Amino acid sequence: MSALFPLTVEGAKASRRGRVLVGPVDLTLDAKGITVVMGPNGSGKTTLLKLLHGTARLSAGRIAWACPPEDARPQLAFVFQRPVMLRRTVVQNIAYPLRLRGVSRASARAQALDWAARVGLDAMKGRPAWSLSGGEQQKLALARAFIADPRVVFLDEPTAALDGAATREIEAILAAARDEGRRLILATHDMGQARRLADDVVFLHQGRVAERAAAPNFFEAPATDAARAFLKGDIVE
Ligand SMILES: Nc1ncnc2c1ncn2[C@@H]1O[C@H](COP(=O)(O)OP(=O)(O)OP(=O)(O)O)[C@@H](O)[C@H]1O
Repeated sequence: MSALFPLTVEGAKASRRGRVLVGPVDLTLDAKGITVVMGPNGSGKTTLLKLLHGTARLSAGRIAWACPPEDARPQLAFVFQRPVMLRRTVVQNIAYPLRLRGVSRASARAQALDWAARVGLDAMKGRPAWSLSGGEQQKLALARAFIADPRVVFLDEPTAALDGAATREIEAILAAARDEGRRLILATHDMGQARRLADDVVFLHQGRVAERAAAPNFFEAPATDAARAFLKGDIVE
């Protein structure tokens, strides 16, 4: 497997119909840990994640892994805020990425059952995925992202529809993934979650990186007025 990191972002910009949504952004991401992307609604978190993942069109600048993009792509996974469910059962949905990669039906199913249990969907494994609640669909999406053993996982508000107990379970899975060497890049509104999980923070404001810091520095001594206000819970536009 080729080395993915560092990920280098230089002058990256996403514009749509003449309006800049994100950028220009300069950023370097190293191989380890959980980067939490924070910022007010509309500050560009989702767009930045999609740019890094390669699913949003870059209007200017450059985003480069240490290896060719075709080597990087199979090692990346994305957990969307509103996951798309296939018209199949929970287990078949979770197994799907393995089936795409040519894993046998029996082996894919066994691994999917294991992941269903890990995310707390054991009791629902045979149900049609569309019949799950929003929170349950988020758990399914997480299992479906992790099952293919990705090196890097982008997560957009992965626990937004979950209650406290489920959030705790999912955060434990994310922390374990980090501890086994996976690289996570996570957008969240949940300040508690950011404090619990972040190794470093990218704070976006109006489409630009207003601050990038190790988590303790960001939370204890934010350098910008916007970040200070955001952390205090003030309204930041
Ligand atoms: N495809 C698109 N076309 C036009 N505008 C878009 C598109 N996608 C996003 N935007 C706009 O870009 C800005 C950034 O959106 P983005 O979803 O990245 O922000 P966010 O920080 O993730 O917001 P939230 O916290 O509300 O999820 C917003 O003003 C949004 O309306």
